[in-house]
Order: sequence, then structure tokens, then C-alpha cells
Amino acid sequence: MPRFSANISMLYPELPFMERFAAAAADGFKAVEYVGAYDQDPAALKALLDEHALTQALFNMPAGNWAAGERGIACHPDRIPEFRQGIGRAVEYAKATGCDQVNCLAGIAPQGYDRTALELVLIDNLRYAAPRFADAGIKLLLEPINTRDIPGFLVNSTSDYERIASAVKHDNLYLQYDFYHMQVVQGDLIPTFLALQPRIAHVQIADNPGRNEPGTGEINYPNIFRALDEAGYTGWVGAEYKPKAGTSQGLSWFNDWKVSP
Ligand SMILES: O=C(O)[C@H](O)C(=O)CO
Ligand SMILES: [Mg+2]
Repeated sequence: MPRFSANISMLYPELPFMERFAAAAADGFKAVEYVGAYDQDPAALKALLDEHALTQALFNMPAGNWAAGERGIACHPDRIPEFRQGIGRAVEYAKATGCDQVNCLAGIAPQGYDRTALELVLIDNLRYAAPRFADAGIKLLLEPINTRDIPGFLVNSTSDYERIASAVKHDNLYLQYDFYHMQVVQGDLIPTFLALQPRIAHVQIADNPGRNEPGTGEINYPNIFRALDEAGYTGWVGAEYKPKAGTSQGLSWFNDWKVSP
């Protein structure tokens, strides 16, 4: 049975961030994930996880100025020192919260650069980061994202991931397979998942179009959940979608599948 993690950057938007842990636990989630909580005290995050018996499934490396629209800095030629400092920050928060995987957002391609040159910056940064996360016992992940949701995002497909990973040449660079983004970009969801499963450390879900709850669009999530089970996938499944009619009210997809306490 899949193990679901509530992505509390997107779920429970009506609540202050630190109250979303309790809400996720009350709805039956056993884990949470989020884009990052570097403005919070790591001990306070850990206390919430413990209080609500939640696992910290994932968060992202520091990704630049989120409010200003940045979505990662790993491909930015003039942000290399900042990217590298972010490794220590991510390791600190992962250790404090008991999290064993961290996602890297490649970033939106800055204007005026050739995409191949930006990919080389990304590869160098990942080559630097992968062994450092490995030394800390943390998996480093890279997530392809569609350019309809994030125009200009540099890494968009599983073949982008495969090309970059083969240039990085380090075992500690895994794929974060977001079924929603992959449906928008390339389809063929289950065969691609199965082909890349040894490199997939985390998956995320939302339906298309709309990026709302599973069951609101064209993706057959019951089939996907069965395929994950049959393939022996033991990672978390992150519920990363925009609730259409309130988070708790829209959890019928989850109530059919959730692990009982
Ligand atoms: O948007 C996504 O799918 C990512 O997982 C994320 O963390 C923020 O962009
Ligand atoms: Mg995602």
C-alpha cells in the first residue's frame, strides 16, 4: 500500500504553515514534505513532527527568493557560492528533522545564457553536492518540472534527468518523479516509472489539468498506486496539489488508500 506524505506547501493553504502539521496528521497522513522551512527554527519543526508522529519525507534545498519567483539557483552561473552554502543549510535541517532526502530545484534559466552552458553549471553544482549529501547520509534528488507551471525551468523531462545524471557520474543523484509534471511533459507514466525505478527516490501526485486532487482529471491514479505496489516501491508518495474544495474535504482519493494507524 503506498505511503502518502502531505505536501504542506500546497495542502492546507488556509492555515499558517506551522499549523499544517497537526492538520495533516489529523487527516491520517504519516509524513509531511514542503518546499523548505528555512525561516523556522529546526528544533520547532522537529517538535511538531514528534508531537504528531510524522516523518519528514522531503524538502528542497534553499531555492533563492521564492516570493520573488525564483525556483532554485542550481543552474545560475552567478549564484554558485550561494548554492554551495545551501548544502550545509539543507544538511542542518535534514539532520534536525530526521529527513533522509533533499530535492534540488534546478531553477529558471536566467536571461542571456545558452541553455547548454546553464546545464554545465547545474552539473558542476550537482557534482559538488552529491558526495557531500552522501557523506551526511542524505539522498540528493533532481526533479523535472513542466514549463507551463514554471516557464523557463531548466530541467523538464526524465531524459533531461538521465543526461544530467550521466554527466554528474555520482550514485547519490536520484530522480524525483512527479507524475503531474511528467503527464504534462511526456506521458507514458507507468512504463517510464518502471524503467527508472532504481533511480527514483520520491514520487509526487496531482491530476491534470488543474493540478488538483487525484480523480479530478485524466490520470488514472488507482492504476498508478497499484503499479507502485506491484513494483515494490517503498518510498513516499507526496500529495502535491492545489486542493479544489478544501484540503480535508477533497481527500476521498486518499481515504481509499491510506495506511491505517
Ligand atoms: O512544483 C513542484 O512540483 C516541486 O515539487 C516543488 O517543490 C516546487 O516547485
Ligand atoms: Mg513536484
